Amino acid sequence: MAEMLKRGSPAGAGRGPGIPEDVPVLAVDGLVVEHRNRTTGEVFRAVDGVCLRIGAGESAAVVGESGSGKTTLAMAATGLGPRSGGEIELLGHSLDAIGRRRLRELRREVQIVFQDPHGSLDSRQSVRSGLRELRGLQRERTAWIDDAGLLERVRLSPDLLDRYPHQLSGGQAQRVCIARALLMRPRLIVADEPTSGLDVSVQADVLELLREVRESTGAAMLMISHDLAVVRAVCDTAHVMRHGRVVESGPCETVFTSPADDYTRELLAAMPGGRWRARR
Ligand SMILES: Nc1ncnc2c1ncn2[C@@H]1O[C@H](COP(=O)(O)OP(=O)(O)OP(=O)(O)O)[C@@H](O)[C@H]1O
Repeated sequence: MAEMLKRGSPAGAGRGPGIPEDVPVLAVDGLVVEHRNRTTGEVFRAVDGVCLRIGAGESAAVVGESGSGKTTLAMAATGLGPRSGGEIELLGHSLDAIGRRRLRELRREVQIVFQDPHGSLDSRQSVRSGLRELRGLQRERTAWIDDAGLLERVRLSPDLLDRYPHQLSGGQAQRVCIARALLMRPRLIVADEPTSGLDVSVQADVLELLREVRESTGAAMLMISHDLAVVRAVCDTAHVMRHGRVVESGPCETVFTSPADDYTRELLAAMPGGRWRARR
């Protein structure tokens, strides 16, 4: 499968021209996102001074319980969500120092795979017409592969091209979402709980696909998950988030086997079956 993915690799994916190897795909410094309650005027910090670096080809996870700020962080860090403070560099470009046009171009380097694949797809469009629309927005960028080849890359039959989202299973729909992301040749794939809406039986396949897509294209990945098993299967590094702050960061092996923070230990202990017992 990895070979199949490598064939017809998206030219220009990975580092791309003019971007040195040592420039992080994403560098976030002191990121703050605040929400103001319109009724009380109270300010709530969903993200509170987070620093994060994702290198070329790296697969990083943000883990933490529901409401800890993972999605808010990912959206703000990639320039797709609001930011109240801090600095962000995407592929070496400060988001504060570039114009709107460059910002639009840079945003195309980031593709997001969401938790609910059916919610991400337009119910009125067949797979083929959805792809046609994407291609219309970015002709040159998407010309590297045809629709049938693209579907093959995510292990779907081209027969599905004329189906509508409601005619796809959850796993198939998520593969279509991954195909749509892949088509845009991103340098960074943000995967927000990409398997938690899927049947257990297809979760592993979708994760494996994401891993293969990442490896074959050289794209970096920012995975958001509350499921440490998922993170450990796919990611190199983990950032543990609690109440808007990153309380621990490091290689997955270290974070999951020798956690330095009490909260990480709690997360590990709460895992079903206590699969990874933390060393104390
Ligand atoms: N637009 C908003 N206005 C006010 N509060 C918000 C807004 N968006 C998010 N929040 C709050 O910010 C906090 C972080 O939310 P976020 O969705 O980033 O957490 P999460 O870790 O991704 O959670 P989950 O795993 O449940 O998606 C939550 O308390 C949420 O209620």
